Amino acid sequence: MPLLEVHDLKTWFPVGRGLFKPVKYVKAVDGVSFTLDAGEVLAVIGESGSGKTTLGRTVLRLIRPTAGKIVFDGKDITYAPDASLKWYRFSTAMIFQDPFSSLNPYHTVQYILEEPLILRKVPPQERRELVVKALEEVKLVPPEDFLKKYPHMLSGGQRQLVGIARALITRPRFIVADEPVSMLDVSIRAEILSLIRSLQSKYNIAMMYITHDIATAKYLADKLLVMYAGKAVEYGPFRDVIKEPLHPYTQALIEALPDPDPTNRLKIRKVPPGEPPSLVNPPTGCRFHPRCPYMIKGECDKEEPPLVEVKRGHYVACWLHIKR
Ligand SMILES: Nc1ncnc2c1ncn2[C@@H]1O[C@H](COP(=O)(O)OP(=O)(O)OP(=O)(O)O)[C@@H](O)[C@H]1O
Repeated sequence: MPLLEVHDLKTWFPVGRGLFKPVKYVKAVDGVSFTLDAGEVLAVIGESGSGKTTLGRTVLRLIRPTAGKIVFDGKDITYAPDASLKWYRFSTAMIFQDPFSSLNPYHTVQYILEEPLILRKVPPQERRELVVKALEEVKLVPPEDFLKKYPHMLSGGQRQLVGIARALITRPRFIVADEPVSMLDVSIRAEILSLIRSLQSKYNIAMMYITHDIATAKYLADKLLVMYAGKAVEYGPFRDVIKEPLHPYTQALIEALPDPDPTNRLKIRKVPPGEPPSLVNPPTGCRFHPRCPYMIKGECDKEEPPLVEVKRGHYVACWLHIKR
């Protein structure tokens, strides 16, 4: 049984609600399915506004889903009331994109790291030991140099390391890392991603890694989910999708360099021309059809392609690959 199962998840935000106005919805997540085993890493990629953050926050149940199903450790938590979700909150954590706003500026590093342990009623002596160990694990050493510091006294990279230490100090079983390095200096990104990878692997933590940059996913990902306008357009084992991307959108994201190591093809990335569509009134049929070089008139613009398994574990939502 997978640790996490997500079935046809939808998160729609009502907009423009007025007395005489019909309710419209931003369909930020509009039918996404995937599974994650313990310790597995799923990279979620897609352009800005494709619904990645909303997906991550919904799966953590920080946002209430509109439809679909989320099952964690065999328990259906889709619509569970917040009051009954304490165990889920204690099993999960998030690493945020912005290390400058995600840490409370009035708290010391020691308190920032201790707080989740206090909530879990860990005794003071044990808390102190765990905090020191957490700092050592993210290489903020010697820990004594950091305990009494406030976030503004740290560099961006150091702050993100504190954010990582805080997310992992309670040994969650599942974390969402939302663009954890995109605001950091390019020179330290790979190092921080490797550190996240080694800690999640050491503690067997399942992870959803959200990024718009497919090249960074190769440091971590076992599986890849490609999102376009709220939809999962391709999903499968990371190497299989990179080696043989099937959806024209995925193909456009991955430059097909003739390199024997498929992960090296990720260095150059083309973005398909055109604008992502409106999530309030998405195009009929396949949402990518207005930008797709292989669009079949009368088919792709009429009917929405379902996500189907075309090779073992490799799914795509594209009429070019679905036998009728
Ligand atoms: N609370 C909300 N109310 C209304 N619309 C929202 C809300 N949150 C997100 N959206 C909209 O949902 C869509 C998806 O946003 P989301 O942040 O999930 O995308 P993303 O892929 O994570 O983008 P980025 O890479 O820029 O963070 C966007 O059009 C956004 O404006």
